Amino acid sequence: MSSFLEEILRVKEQEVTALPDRPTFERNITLKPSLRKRLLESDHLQIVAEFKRASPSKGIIVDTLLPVERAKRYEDAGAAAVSVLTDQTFFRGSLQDLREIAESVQIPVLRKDFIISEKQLREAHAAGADIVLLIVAALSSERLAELRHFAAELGLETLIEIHNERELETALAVEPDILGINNRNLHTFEVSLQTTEQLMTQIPSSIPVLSESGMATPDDAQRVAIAGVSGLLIGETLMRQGDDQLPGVLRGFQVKRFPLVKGSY
Ligand SMILES: O=P(O)(O)OC[C@@H](O)[C@@H](O)c1c[nH]c2ccccc12
Repeated sequence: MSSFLEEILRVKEQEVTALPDRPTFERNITLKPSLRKRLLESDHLQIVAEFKRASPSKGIIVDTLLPVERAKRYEDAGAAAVSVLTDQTFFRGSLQDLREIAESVQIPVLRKDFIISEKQLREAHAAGADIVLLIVAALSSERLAELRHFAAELGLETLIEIHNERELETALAVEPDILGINNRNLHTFEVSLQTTEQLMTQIPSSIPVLSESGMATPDDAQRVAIAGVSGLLIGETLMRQGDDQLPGVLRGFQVKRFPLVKGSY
């Protein structure tokens, strides 16, 4: 039986074949501040807040929010970056969402998709992304290295996503700007914060790490903060908050980092 990830990648291959070699539009915004730098320097967990209407594991999460409005609220509430799901088939996102958001906020924007081709990186750059996700489980180590280097040539930071020790080794070999530990297994959709706790023991402290998926309460943040991460990538929990609750909820996740970075006492 094929996994969810394999199914998504099959569809993605077809979509990418249909893409033009070069995007038909041009980047019209300047580069935003570096998320990597913010993660390295901060003494509290930094939040990457995701715009996510739906997912294959949850179905529709919310389909009434407007991307620009919500992204501005994330920014006002203190998010360090906005992650925008651009996959249409499985997540009901679009590159247009990303373009509009990138034009409206000052914080960096992450293109969240299943990137397998240079075409998608050129497109991400043209649409205004500052950071791109590369998923180790979706790529051979050769393709990962090629895409990582092409992203750097375009001036894009890379968030390299892993889920186990074997993937961690592959990721470290390409010197990620930021490592993402996905607590969700993309083959089965099971979520466990233990994934972050276990992998953090193997990661050099010089690399900024985001713990991704399944963050529901400040206790979850505290747990992965103790494991040593620099930030969190949160989708569903933030998407489900009303405008009034959002700032308080987001603040609740910004717990102190461990070990406390120098000068934060
Ligand atoms: O909604 P959550 O459980 O907070 O998860 C957000 C984010 O981590 C998740 O959307 C994600 C992590 N890695 C991915 C790769 C592809 C698509 C989606 C993802």
